[in-house]
Amino acid sequence: MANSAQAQKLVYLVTGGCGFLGEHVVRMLLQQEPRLHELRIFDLHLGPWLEELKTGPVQVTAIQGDVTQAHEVAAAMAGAHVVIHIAGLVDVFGRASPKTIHEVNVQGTQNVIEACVQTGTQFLVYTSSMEVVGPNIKGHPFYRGNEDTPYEAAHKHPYPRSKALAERLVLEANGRKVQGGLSLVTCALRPTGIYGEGHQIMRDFYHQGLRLGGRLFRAIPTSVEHGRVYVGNVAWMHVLVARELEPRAALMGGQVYFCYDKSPYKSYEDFNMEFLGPCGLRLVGTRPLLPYWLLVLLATLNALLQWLLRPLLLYAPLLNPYTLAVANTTFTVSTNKAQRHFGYEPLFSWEDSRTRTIRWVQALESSAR
Ligand SMILES: NC(=O)c1ccc[n+]([C@@H]2O[C@H](COP(=O)([O-])OP(=O)(O)OC[C@H]3O[C@@H](n4cnc5c(N)ncnc54)[C@H](O)[C@@H]3O)[C@@H](O)[C@H]2O)c1
Ligand SMILES: C[C@@H](CO)CCC[C@@H](C)[C@H]1CC[C@H]2[C@@H]3[C@H](O)C=C4C[C@@H](O)CC[C@]4(C)[C@H]3CC[C@]12C
Repeated sequence: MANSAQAQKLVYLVTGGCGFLGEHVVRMLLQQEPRLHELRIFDLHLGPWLEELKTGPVQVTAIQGDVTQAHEVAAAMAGAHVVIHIAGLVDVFGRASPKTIHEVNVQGTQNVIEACVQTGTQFLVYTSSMEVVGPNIKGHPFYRGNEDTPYEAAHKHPYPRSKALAERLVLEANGRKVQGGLSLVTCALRPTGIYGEGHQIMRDFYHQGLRLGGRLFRAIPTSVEHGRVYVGNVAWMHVLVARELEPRAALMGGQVYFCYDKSPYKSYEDFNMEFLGPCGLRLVGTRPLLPYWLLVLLATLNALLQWLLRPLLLYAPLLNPYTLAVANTTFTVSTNKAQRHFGYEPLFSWEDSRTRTIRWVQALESSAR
């Protein structure tokens, strides 16, 4: 992005651009980045909705590819100014093997870094996760913490372990010389639990509620706070970081930022009810209906069944010892680092985020009929 003629004609590459967050980032870039000339969307599975984007003023290039294949990543990146690396295997349910999770999340990220170096792409934004910090399996609360809050991050599960390793690779790559002699500038964004239009787990809870006659049953105490952030604000943070990495390289290079907005602090289930409630579901119980020890037993049983059935079929329910521990441990963020470093303010208020998400759930309802 060295000279001013080029500066008005930027080429961005978004990996994982067809996923839940990726689609929002792609659409946000097209709306909010006037200097964009070409937007490359690299994903294992391309969405049909990409077609509608191809008629606009920005050249939209869809690239079906796999981040674990170094040559595919390098070919997609050639000539790009900025890469937003979102692609990842998000699996806390035991659907994929630990080896596959590592290959996609860690090796895939290493391939992205090497491709930057090889092709001279100077700016890399990585979508990390709150899970690189916690919650840890000891159940230590992280209450309104920030990027500097000390916390015992002990990663046993393949997903958080892979995100932590990948984040470290990205941060360590900051300052590496890329083709042409300039220095790579990297940073990592750590969303808490993202919600909004397209959120698969919200869809799962909604359908589960419908199957149970419009009811969901409380399993988590109301006192356990779980950090959530609206997908539109996470996307906006990506767009801003990608834009500001060049002018603020010295400040932002090698930094991590939690993604935050004005979403209220609540338990995972109470928060979901902000959307599912207006769509006709009810959360039964003011306290968990089952004692915690019984939930632990059920979660362990699910893990055992998954292991026993693996040769025959994939059994991957929402409840397992890891998801239970995450849902049952307070993990909330309170920080203004993104505001201080690159002027971030949420683009969507809580009311907007809520309304948009409710409308999306309502649309699921009508399409289910
Ligand atoms: N959903 C959340 O709550 C959340 C929270 C924090 C961080 N994140 C991170 O955000 C990123 C996106 O998450 P998401 O919820 O949108 O997930 P998602 O599964 O909807 O999107 C991931 C995308 O990556 C693509 N992908 C997977 N493997 C690939 C490969 N080998 N090569 C190329 N593309 C590949 C998928 O096809 C998909 O389109 C992930 O890196 C995840 O770790 C998500
Ligand atoms: C015990 C159940 C009773 O209703 C509730 C289980 C809920 C869990 C399935 C989810 C609770 C917390 C979620 C995770 C969290 O929001 C943050 C995440 C980080 C991100 O990088 C990937 C997704 C996730 C791990 C998310 C997954 C689902 C939960 C464990």
